[in-house]
Amino acid sequence: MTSPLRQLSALISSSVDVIEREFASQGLSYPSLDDFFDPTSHAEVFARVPVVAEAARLIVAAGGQLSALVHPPGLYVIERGITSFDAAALNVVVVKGIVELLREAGPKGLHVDHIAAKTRMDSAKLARVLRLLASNHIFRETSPDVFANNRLSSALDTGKSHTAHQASPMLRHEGASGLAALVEVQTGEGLKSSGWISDFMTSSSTATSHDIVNIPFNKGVGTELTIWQWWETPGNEYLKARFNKAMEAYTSQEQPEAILNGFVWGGLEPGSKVVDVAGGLGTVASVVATAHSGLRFVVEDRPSVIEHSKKFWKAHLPKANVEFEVFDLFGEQPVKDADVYILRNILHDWPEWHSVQMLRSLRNAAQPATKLVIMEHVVVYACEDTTEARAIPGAEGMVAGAPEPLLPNFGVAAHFSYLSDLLMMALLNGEERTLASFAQLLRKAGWKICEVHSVPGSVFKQIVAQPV
Ligand SMILES: C[S@@+](CC[C@H](N)C(=O)[O-])C[C@H]1O[C@@H](n2cnc3c(N)ncnc32)[C@H](O)[C@@H]1O
Repeated sequence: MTSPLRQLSALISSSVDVIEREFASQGLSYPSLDDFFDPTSHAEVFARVPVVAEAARLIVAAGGQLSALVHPPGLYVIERGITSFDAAALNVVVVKGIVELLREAGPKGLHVDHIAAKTRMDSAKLARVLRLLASNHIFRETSPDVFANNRLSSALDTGKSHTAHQASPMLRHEGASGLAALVEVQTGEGLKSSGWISDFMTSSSTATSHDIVNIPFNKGVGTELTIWQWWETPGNEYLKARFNKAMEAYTSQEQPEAILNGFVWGGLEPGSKVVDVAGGLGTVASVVATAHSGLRFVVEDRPSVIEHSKKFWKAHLPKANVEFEVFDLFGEQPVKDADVYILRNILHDWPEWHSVQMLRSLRNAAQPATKLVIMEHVVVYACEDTTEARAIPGAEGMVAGAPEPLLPNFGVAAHFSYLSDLLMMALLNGEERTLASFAQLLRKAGWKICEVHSVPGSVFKQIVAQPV
């Protein structure tokens, strides 16, 4: 019998063989942690092709399980208990523009005294924050108290000079990938709210709440408003702009063909109408519009967001056939002749009652042939899926199915969906759902799932539903 230790190391070893063989076939080397991150470089692009990404997923899953296996159990659990400090440290770095400052310093980096003087912080405290991150491979400590960017820290680079980054928070994320904006949201509102999850879940007055206020966000940030209302409050303009930018990060992390490869957009007749419901800037529709210029598009969102959306399309796709609609998710759906409604990252923002209301509103406006394409994380059970959802066409690539001895859901390689789930609970009393709970939710609102797609290179699954 091969021990689990040996099985996990064999999985890592065979996956490394795959990656090295694929890279060698291109005359490339896998990017080093010491490189600076350039998402357009041949090696970074190749690191995301499906065969390499799948081998990388196995390595992350097996590496995480191996680490859990060999850690002293007591140490493992107490380390998990204080990981919120990783997020707190990251917040310091993104808010103070340290990645930008270190980019200007070059590969040798900067002494922490210099970083602290430039960012008006205490040098000794800052060294502790940077060392914690460097120990997680974000930054390098090149010699005692000297820190430099590396592949992971430079993924947070907004591309601005440090002076510009600090001078104008409103412009800080303009033209950037949105990753730093997303980390600011996660480690700002997200981290503050996360500390209240336990109270929310255990107090008798909120334990079974389906409300959208009096949730962890309200305690963490100190407001009685929902997060949407709070972002609209005068004085919170930067926080709202930062959130909108953070949503772009999801698109920048995706391979464009991920959106294009699931639902068959090419199967729509020319002139078909695609509605990006609560589309934010309309980034999903913009990817489809780039590949299928014969389709018509509508982007719907709240008034202030629609203004940003118009500017985004004018800058990126000035010739697209697109209209903009101000609408309310819970009011009447204004577009009644849609061929496709897209809902990306929307249902997870709301508890069940609200989700059913918005799905019913779409159902009432839908034609018999209208399709609903939902793009969201699908939470996978940490064991074999024995629910009826297994039988949905396409579900086999979506439910747990990792090779032994890995956890069936790929363990830490699927970590982001479980973390996002709790972030949704903290900020919105929302949730990331399993395929079975999506099926149940849609059924309540008059929709039936007809197919699901799991596209390599995307964290989002696509759930296609039709009216019943
Ligand atoms: C998480 S973002 C997703 C945006 C977009 N679908 C994407 O994936 O990039 C949620 C969107 O819902 C919009 N929203 C929230 N409440 C709304 C409401 N009551 N009516 C219309 N839109 C709303 C927000 O303005 C925001 O753009």
